[in-house]
Amino acid sequence: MTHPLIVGNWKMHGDGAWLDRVAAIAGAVAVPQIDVALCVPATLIHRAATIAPGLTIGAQDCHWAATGAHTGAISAMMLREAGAQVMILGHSERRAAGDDDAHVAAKVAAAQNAGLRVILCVGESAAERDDGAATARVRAQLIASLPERLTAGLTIAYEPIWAIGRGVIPSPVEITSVVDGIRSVLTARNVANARVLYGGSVTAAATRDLLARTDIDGLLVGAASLKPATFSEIIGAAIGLTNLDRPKPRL
Ligand SMILES: O=C[C@H](O)COP(=O)(O)O
Repeated sequence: MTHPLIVGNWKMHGDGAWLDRVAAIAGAVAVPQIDVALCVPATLIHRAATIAPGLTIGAQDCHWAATGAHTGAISAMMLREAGAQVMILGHSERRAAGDDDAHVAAKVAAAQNAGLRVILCVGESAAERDDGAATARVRAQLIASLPERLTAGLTIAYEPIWAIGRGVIPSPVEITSVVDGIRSVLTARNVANARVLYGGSVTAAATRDLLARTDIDGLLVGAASLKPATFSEIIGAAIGLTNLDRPKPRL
C-alpha cells in the first residue's frame, strides 16, 4: 500500500496566530498510513516544528548558495536548522519572480546537500497547453531543473500554471500525458522511485478522484490548506483511500 503524500503550501499567509492552525492540522494527521507536510512561511518554521513535532514542516524556497553575501536570503541549511524537513522549489510563483531552470537546479542541489527532501514543481502555462505542448514543456523544464547529482528523497509536483487558484483541474487524459512524461525523465535520471504529486485547485471534493489514480502519489494543496477544516477533509479523504489496492509503493 502506498502512503499518499499530501503537502500544504501556505504561500505568504500566516503569522503567529496561525500556529493554532498548525496544531489543528497536526491533530488530523496522527495516523501512520499517510504522509503530510505543511510548508509555512519561513518566519513560522521554527515555532511550527516546535509545537507540532509529529507534523513534517517545510519551507517554500531557499538561496542556492550555502552561505555568503546575499542580503535578505536564507540558505537551505538555515531553514533545516529552523526545523524544515522538506522544501518546495521551482514553484511557478517563484519562477515568475525570476527563478529560471538553472536557479532551480542549483537550489535543488543546495536543499539536498542540506539534507532536505525536495518537492520540485513543474508545469506549463495556459498558452503552452493551448499549443498542445504541455508534456514537452514540462519534460524540458524538469530536465533543466534537475541538478547533475541527485540524492534520494525527490518528489515532483505537477502544477499546471493555468490551474493554480483558478478552480479548474486538467482532464485525466491531460494529467496522464504529463505525468508519464515526468516519469520518463525520472527513469532516465535513475530516480524512478520518486513520488509525483498533482497540484492546482485541489479541493476535498476532487481528492478522491485524483488519488484514486495510480500514477499520482499525492497532492500539493494551496488555498485549501489554509483552513484546518478544509485541509483535514482532504487528508481524511486521502486516508480513506489508503485501503485501495494501489500497486506501486514509492519511497
Ligand atoms: O502550491 C500550491 C499550488 O500553487 C496550488 O495552489 P491552489 O491549490 O491554491 O490552486
